[in-house]
Amino acid sequence: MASTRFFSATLVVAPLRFWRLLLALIRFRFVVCDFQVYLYGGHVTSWKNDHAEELLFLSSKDKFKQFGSLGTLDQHGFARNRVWTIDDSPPPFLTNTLNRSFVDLILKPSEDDIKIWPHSFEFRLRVALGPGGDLMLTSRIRNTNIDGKPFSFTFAYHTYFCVEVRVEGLETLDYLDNLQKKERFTEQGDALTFESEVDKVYLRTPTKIAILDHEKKRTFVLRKDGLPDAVVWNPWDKKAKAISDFGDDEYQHMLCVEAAAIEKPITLKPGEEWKGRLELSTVPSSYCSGQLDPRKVLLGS
Ligand SMILES: O=P(O)(O)OC[C@H]1O[C@@H](O)[C@H](O)[C@@H](O)[C@@H]1O
Repeated sequence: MASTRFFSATLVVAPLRFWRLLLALIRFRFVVCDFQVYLYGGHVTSWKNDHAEELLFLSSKDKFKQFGSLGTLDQHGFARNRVWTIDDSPPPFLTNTLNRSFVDLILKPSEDDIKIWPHSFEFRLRVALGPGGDLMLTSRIRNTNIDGKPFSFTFAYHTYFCVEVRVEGLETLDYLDNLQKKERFTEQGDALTFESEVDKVYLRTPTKIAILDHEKKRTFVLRKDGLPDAVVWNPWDKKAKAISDFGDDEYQHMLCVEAAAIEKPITLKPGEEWKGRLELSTVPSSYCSGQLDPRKVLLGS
């Protein structure tokens, strides 16, 4: 069976004029940090710290639409373009849910969905806020086919961060360059900095990746589980202008880093479930000889 870019439970750009498209909005507050989730696409459209600063990038032009397609499926699958529902009784999580605010969403295929992807599934997404303001995303995908057939998929959390950046933790790794026919290269240098369009799938990445924001002296720390790869994407100036739902200059203030499972698609037999977890937190960046010091981020707990 061909693998698909089917599931893309996401943190994606969302419109400011959301009220028109909004089918439901859930807002959670925990201490003074909060997040927002839309039932449309299961999108997390806001994550704020205890200073009420927005940590996710949100394009002012986004229309909740995609700009590409792959075969009969949307470029990143259809899950992001469907209305999810609240899951009132999700199967238990092994992780401790004390001291957390969370919401559980579920997506099941409609008859029309089955026409374009002939499989039955349950896709559960828990979005949780930890006591320290960390944002945790847990996806669980179960094959509920009754015809005995397995299915395969690739997966990515499309997390857009509000940053002026440098990325630590991916240097020296192999990656597939989407801008060069998915050819495989090895990253050089001691960190990633950006001066042009980038669209790379880093392979077998560490469970922890740091995104350093020079401007705000803040570091995002991504911790992931079940998601071996990491996509790094910035459209830069020319592509930004060509994307209808992206502001011309917004590429300067964002970076999309996606915890993903792409190189090796996940295959589930009927009854089997896959889990992919992403935890986002921020820490103050530290300086060492004028450089942001990745060791304090990556080697810290
Ligand atoms: O805006 P989206 O749909 O989240 O996609 C952004 C980028 O996501 C990456 O995964 C792709 O490799 C890029 O090609 C793509 O442009």
